[in-house]
Amino acid sequence: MVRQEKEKGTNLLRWFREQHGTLDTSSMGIVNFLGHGRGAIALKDIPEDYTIFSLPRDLTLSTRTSTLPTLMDKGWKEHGLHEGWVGLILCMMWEESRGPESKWSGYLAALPEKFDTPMFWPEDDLKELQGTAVVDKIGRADAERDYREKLIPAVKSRPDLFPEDKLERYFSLERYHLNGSRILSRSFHVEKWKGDHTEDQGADGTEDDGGDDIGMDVDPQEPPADTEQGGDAAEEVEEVQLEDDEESGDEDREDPADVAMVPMADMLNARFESENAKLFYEERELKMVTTKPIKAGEQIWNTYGDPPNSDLLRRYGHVDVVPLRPPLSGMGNPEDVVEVRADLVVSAVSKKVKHSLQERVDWWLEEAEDDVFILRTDCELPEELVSFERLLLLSEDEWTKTSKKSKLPKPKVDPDVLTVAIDVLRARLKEYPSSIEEDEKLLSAGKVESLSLNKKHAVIVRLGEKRILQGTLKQLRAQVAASAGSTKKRGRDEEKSRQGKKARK
Ligand SMILES: C[S@@+](CC[C@H](N)C(=O)[O-])C[C@H]1O[C@@H](n2cnc3c(N)ncnc32)[C@H](O)[C@@H]1O
Repeated sequence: MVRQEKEKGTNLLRWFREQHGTLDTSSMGIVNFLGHGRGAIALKDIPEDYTIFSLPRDLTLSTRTSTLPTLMDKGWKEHGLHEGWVGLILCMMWEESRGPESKWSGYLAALPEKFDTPMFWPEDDLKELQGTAVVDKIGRADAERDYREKLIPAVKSRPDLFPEDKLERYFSLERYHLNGSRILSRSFHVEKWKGDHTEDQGADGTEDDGGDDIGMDVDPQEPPADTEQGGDAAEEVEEVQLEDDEESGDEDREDPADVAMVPMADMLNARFESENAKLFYEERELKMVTTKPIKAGEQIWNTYGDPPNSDLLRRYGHVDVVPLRPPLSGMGNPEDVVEVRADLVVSAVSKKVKHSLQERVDWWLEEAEDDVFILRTDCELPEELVSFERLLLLSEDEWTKTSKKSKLPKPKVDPDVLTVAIDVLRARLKEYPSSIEEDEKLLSAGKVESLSLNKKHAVIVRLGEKRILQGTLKQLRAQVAASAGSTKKRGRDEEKSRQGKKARK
């Protein structure tokens, strides 16, 4: 197995050079890192701002560079292949089916054939993720609908491009999911060079729309004026990634033609805040450039935008476990989040008030558009959640005034807000199948070794989320105690002053 992987790596390097990629083999090697699969290693000290490898833009594999969309002509759009990821998946399947005739044969042969992502988990393992932000986002059903309704009819319509004897091997549902996962875990966002207006407009001659924003981002080295720039780009990608669902691509955020497989760049692993290299684009080529000095023997890390473990697991099949920052302690992912649905808040408030909440909820959805609140490892109550609670708690008179103003209530915390928030978070904790203590036990030395990789990942994801809930609850209870303390003190002060006044009389 290890020898096979090594061979794959050597073949990839050879192919890369044959296709006019340049790689400084005295600086970077590809090796297996325990638990990370293959990755890039510095073979000598590398200074900052050093180009480790570069590749021509046409070596990236996308619906812009594959000839399939042009060959399919009008059929490309007629079958809806210009929207979402299905077009790129089909290009990858088709290129693979062409064997050595495909320009990317050496690259495709080096891609993984197996994934540890929940998309491929058995039902029993998926149950372990109950309550986490993973479950509803796997998107298997949507992906399979695209396969049945777009890809299969497209393939059947062109036996000249997709011969019958290749269908089972290269165009099966299994290969479809595999290629979808390759895109999910390895693709980059590569925009057209905006300065060059002579480039193709894509198969149909128009700008495409639709598709998920995915993958790692590429920074323009010398950004044209109208191109979004910078080291923050990965963060932007991450935000929209929270809602994507694999392969279906119906969230219409980025031009699907910008989604590209980038040979060699996708050999780099990533770990929380460890980035020391990043991909930049220029007019004709993409370059992997160091962003820090790297010592010989160290891993060369890209960034995947430091997503929470729920997203890391769903997209890449691994999790980050590093020291947490106060108020949390122990190990986990500092970028973890917990999603709290608005209906939990509605249900908690409805136990405390008599007025109807439906009109307020509808108004909120119209004005704020947020029906999920995000808690982070700082364990602060999100302002939107506070504002939503206050809206639901308003008296009828206050609500009448607020509804006319089209202005959300100020996120001011008061004792009622605190008690509702506590009820909400306690209800949220109950959505997981196990307690914090049980999970900690499962991950303890002596026990963790007997967990399967899937189960271990599931426990790490759900425990990370539960710790945020627990930490936030702790802060809320401290605030309740402090406000009760200050109310008592105020009461005592008022009593004293009353008695003082009486004595003076
Ligand atoms: C862009 S590829 C990197 C190359 C990949 N390791 C390979 O062998 O081809 C992303 C995949 O690498 C693995 N990976 C990346 N960073 C990792 C990490 N910090 N821990 C474990 N696996 C990691 C995951 O399997 C992920 O889906």
